[in-house]
Amino acid sequence: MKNIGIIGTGYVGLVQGVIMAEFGMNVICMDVVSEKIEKLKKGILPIYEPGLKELLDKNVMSGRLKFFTEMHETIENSDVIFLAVGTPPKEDGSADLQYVKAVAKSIGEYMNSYKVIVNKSTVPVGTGKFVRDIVQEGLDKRGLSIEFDIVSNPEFLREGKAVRDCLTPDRVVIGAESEKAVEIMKKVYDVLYINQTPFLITSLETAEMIKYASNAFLAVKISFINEIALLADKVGANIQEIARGMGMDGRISSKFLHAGPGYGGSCFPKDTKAIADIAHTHGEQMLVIEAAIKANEKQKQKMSERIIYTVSQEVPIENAILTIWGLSFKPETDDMRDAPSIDIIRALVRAGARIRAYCPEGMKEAKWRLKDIEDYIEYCKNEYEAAEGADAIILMTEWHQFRGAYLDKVKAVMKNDYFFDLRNVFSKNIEVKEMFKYSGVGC
Ligand SMILES: NC(=O)C1=CN([C@@H]2O[C@H](COP(=O)(O)OP(=O)(O)OC[C@H]3O[C@@H](n4cnc5c(N)ncnc54)[C@H](O)[C@@H]3O)[C@@H](O)[C@H]2O)C=CC1
Ligand SMILES: O=C(O)[C@H]1O[C@H](OP(=O)(O)OP(=O)(O)OC[C@H]2O[C@@H](n3ccc(=O)[nH]c3=O)[C@H](O)[C@@H]2O)[C@H](O)[C@@H](O)[C@@H]1O
Repeated sequence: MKNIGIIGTGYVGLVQGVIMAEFGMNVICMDVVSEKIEKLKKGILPIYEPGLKELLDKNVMSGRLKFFTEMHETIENSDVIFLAVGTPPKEDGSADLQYVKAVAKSIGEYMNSYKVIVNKSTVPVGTGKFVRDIVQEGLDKRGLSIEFDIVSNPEFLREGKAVRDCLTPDRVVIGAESEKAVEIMKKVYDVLYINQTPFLITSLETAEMIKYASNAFLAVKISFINEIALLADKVGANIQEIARGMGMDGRISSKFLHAGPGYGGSCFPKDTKAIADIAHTHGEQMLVIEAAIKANEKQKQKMSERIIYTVSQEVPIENAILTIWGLSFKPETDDMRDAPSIDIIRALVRAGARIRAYCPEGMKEAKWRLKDIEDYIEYCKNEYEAAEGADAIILMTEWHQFRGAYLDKVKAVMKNDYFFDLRNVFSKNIEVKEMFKYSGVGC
């Protein structure tokens, strides 16, 4: 059995660590943030991810999953080391590789035997080789000659569905330079390999590009349908039926054709900018991806402009109270990184409105991300309290809880009756359309 070390215990590292232990590996999850590791040692999850807690408890109990803060012990005790640290965007959109670099340096300092060093973080093309050079430099300084391999194994999990995505991925991509490393990776993912999950073996560079190209393509698909939704609104067509009709063509597929307030999250915004930056450094321009980035910004702006314009017909916006249902960038996560709610709330507050907000999991993070405008936002204990005295409900994130809300109870506590359904959750609900002054996105 292989011993796995996962460096970086965030959304990706933690879920992968738990799943690899579930697959029968001995796993050490390591992080520099000791509070996170201390919590995990007590069985407390630092993130909200459905289905993770049960598997965490089970694998900690079995002794297959351990949590460390010590880098050298993690490196020394692992045959395969996964890098799952963040690669956040820098000011210019390029990926910040400082955490990857720091880990590579530590591996060079502490490596004691053959290791497979696997990059799970989303990184620009060439990072695999960059990591190899740093590790080699560390070994040279120590006067050691130890063999190692570098692998790129990008991650495709979605937050909120991460456990399922890691247990049953659509594919496993392995970018490697040696047959030995490929065979070891197949053993690491033995359970998936036996279950006939498609494996794609490529070069390091190709694997690194597959990740960016996949995220960029999905982002383009969303920006495309959002633009069509804006036009559908103008011409009186229905975006949901348009998407359905398009999706019936197997070449297009109905997935990722849900119009909304613009894509958010820790990856699409950052990875689209990063691939555009990679192209620039290689003298190319990603025209389609750059257009998708611009369209996404425009989409968020259009949403806030529409809300401000519509509500102003009845109440001066400086006197308006606007309710936000859902703050996280998508349901079933507490992640607020680049959530469209942030830009939209900021625009509404800039226009003079006051906000009452409720989100099942996103409020803790929203409070610090929106700290500078905290005087204009009241965080509420549920969707009903958030609706009290409001002129409009803005359904920002499609949590199931909102689908099941008693809307007569909601309407009873509101001052006005605007309902902006930015996820088209109620677009086919005639009752809702009769109760409220309803508007969806493209329908
Ligand atoms: N969040 C997601 O849904 C997905 C993320 N990715 C990629 O995976 C990577 C990680 O993303 P997340 O897990 O979301 O980030 P995250 O920010 O949740 O986790 C990163 C972790 O690395 C730790 N860390 C930083 N420097 C360290 C060091 N020197 N040693 C040990 N730990 C260190 C941080 O404390 C943090 O806990 C990124 O490149 C991201 O683009 C890929 C697929 C899905
Ligand atoms: O690299 C990553 O981090 C991950 O990024 C996305 O996963 P995630 O960001 O968790 O969430 P998605 O479900 O893809 O949604 C991203 C954003 O697009 C929006 N979206 C998605 C689909 C759609 O049809 N319409 C739409 O507006 C969501 O509301 C959300 O704001 C990808 O789907 C994952 O495959 C990838 O691993």
